[in-house]
Amino acid sequence: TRSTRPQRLLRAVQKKAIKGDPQSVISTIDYFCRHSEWAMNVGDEKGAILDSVVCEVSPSTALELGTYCGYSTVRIARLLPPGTKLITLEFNPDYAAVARQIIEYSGLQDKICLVEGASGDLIPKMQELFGIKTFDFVFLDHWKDRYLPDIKLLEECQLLRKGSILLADNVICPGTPDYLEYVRNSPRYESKYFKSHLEYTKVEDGLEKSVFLG
Ligand SMILES: Cc1cc(-c2n[nH]c(CCNC(=O)c3cc(-c4ccc(F)cc4)cc(O)c3O)n2)ccn1
Ligand SMILES: [Mg+2]
Repeated sequence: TRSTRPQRLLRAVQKKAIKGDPQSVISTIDYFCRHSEWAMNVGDEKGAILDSVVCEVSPSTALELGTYCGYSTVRIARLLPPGTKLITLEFNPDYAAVARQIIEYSGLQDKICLVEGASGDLIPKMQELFGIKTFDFVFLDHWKDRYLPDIKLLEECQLLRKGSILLADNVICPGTPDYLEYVRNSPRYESKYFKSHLEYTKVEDGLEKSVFLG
């Protein structure tokens, strides 16, 4: 049967990128998605904003919701200080299988723990599975209708601490209106919008950065 888009993206990485070089994996994916086939990676423009927030936070514990092919996973992990772990959750086993291979190709597998399952089921298990007390940084890039329930779950499970940073992709396109309304109006968050574009297009999109105030 015909290959899937993630499989074609993986093939491009295996063909064009330098093994063990995260930047070449990132550049290969961006080139493929701009010139061959669009895919829902955070992309180079929003990726640069993601990089600057990760560098600013320099997290000891980080969580990514929505791995997809592992593009943002590699972007984040390449900037993490030694000894820190990025936990990334992926629901779709086919996406997860491709992401594991892209992460391995980049050479960053020791900094990354990819867990398959739904965010709503896995978040309450973070303490028991990983001994995580709180997350310094959370990147939300999964189902857009799960952003709000999942940060409420993070709050309930006491996985956020005063100063935890949440960065959410796609708050304009596809859009997460209920999440935006919540973080922009809740006294427990200080929020800021970074205007950008939907990956590889001219369509408006952006990232919302929210600090949990405790
Ligand atoms: C643990 C867990 C994980 C998941 C999960 N894992 N992987 C995903 C993918 C989610 N991402 C998107 O749907 C998405 C869509 C667009 C888009 C599409 C089509 C358009 F026309 C315009 C924009 C753009 C993006 O940047 C996106 O990120 N969900 C789900 C549940 N639980
Ligand atoms: Mg996204």
